[in-house]
Amino acid sequence: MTNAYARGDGPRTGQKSDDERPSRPAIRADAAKGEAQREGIEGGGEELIVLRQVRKAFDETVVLKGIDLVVRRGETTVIIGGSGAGKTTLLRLIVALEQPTSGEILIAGENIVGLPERELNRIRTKFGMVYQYAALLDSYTVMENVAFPLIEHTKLSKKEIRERVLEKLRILGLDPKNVENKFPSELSGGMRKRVGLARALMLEPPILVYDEPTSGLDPLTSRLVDDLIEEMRERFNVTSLVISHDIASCFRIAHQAVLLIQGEVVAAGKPDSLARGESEIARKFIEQSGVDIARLSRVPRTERSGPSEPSKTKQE
Ligand SMILES: Nc1ncnc2c1ncn2[C@@H]1O[C@H](COP(=O)(O)OP(=O)(O)OP(=O)(O)O)[C@@H](O)[C@H]1O
Repeated sequence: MTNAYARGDGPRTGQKSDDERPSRPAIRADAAKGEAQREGIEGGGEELIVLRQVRKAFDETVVLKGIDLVVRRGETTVIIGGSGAGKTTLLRLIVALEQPTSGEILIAGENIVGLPERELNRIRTKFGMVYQYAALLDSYTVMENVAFPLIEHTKLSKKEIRERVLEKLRILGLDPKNVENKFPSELSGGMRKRVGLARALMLEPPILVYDEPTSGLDPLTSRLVDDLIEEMRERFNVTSLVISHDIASCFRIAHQAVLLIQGEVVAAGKPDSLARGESEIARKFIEQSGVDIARLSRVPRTERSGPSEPSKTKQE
C-alpha cells in the first residue's frame, strides 16, 4: 500500500456519535468537531461502500470474478477466505489503490472507477489503514509516528499536534508519559496495535480498514484487538472493513462476514448465518477452522442490521 495508507491518512471528519456517554468527554469533543464534513462524506445513505460486478484481472489471471458487496455505515464487515482468494486485491480496489478491470465501486454513492488520480487521492483520504504488524516507522518514536499524518496534511502548530497526539493516545488507553518517547520495538504487540490505531485515527477517517489485525498475536492480545475494533466503532461511529484469517475474531466483531473463495463471494451475511446457512462451502469453511462458534458471537443482535436473515449464497 502507499505511504498515504501507511500513514493512516484521512480528513478531519469528526464523528456524529450516537454514543454520547457522559463518561467519555474527550470523545464527545471529537464527535462534535467535524459533523458537517462527516455528513458530506456519508451522503450516500446507509450503504457506504457498494461493489457491483467487480472484476480484476492481472494479464491473463482473473483474480476477482464479479464481486457484489455492500458495506453498511457504522458496521463491521469481515472478509474471510483462503490464501490467494483475492482478499487483499479486493481491499486495494476499495481503498482506490487499484482500479478494477470492470464493474462499479461506489463510496458514499460516488462511483470511483475511472476517476483521475487527483480525485482518487480525495477518495483515499476517507480510509484509515491499520496494518498487520501496525506498520509503525521503527526509527520514529510513538509521538512521531502518531503525529505523522497531521504533520503531512495539516498546518497545525507543533503544540497543537502534540496535544492531539496525547489525546488520541489517552483515548486508546495508552499512558502518554510512558509511551510517547518509546520506539515501536520497545512496545508489546497489543501496544503497537494501539499506536497504529491512534495514527490511523489521527485525521478521523469515516472508514477504518484493518489488514489481518490479529495475525501473529496470542489469543489474549487478539481478544484485546477485537475489543479495540469494536470500541473504535462505538466511540467514533466508524465503518470497519477487516481482512482476517481469524474465524473466532470474525464471530466476535462482524456484523457481516463475506466469504471469498477463488475470487468469488460464495456467502455473505451474519457469521452465524454463514455457519448454519445454506452454503455448504461456508459451513465447511467455518467448521474446518475448529472454532467453537456457540461461544463466540459478541456484538449484541440488536446492534446488527435487521433480523437474522439467511446468508446470501452464490454457489451451493
Ligand atoms: N499485482 C499483481 N500482479 C499479478 N498477480 C497478482 C497481483 N496481486 C495479486 N495477484 C494474484 O492475485 C491472487 C490473489 O491475491 P491476494 O493477495 O488478493 O489474495 P489474498 O486472499 O489476500 O491472499 P492471502 O490471504 O494469502 O494474503 C494471487 O494469486 C496473487 O498472486
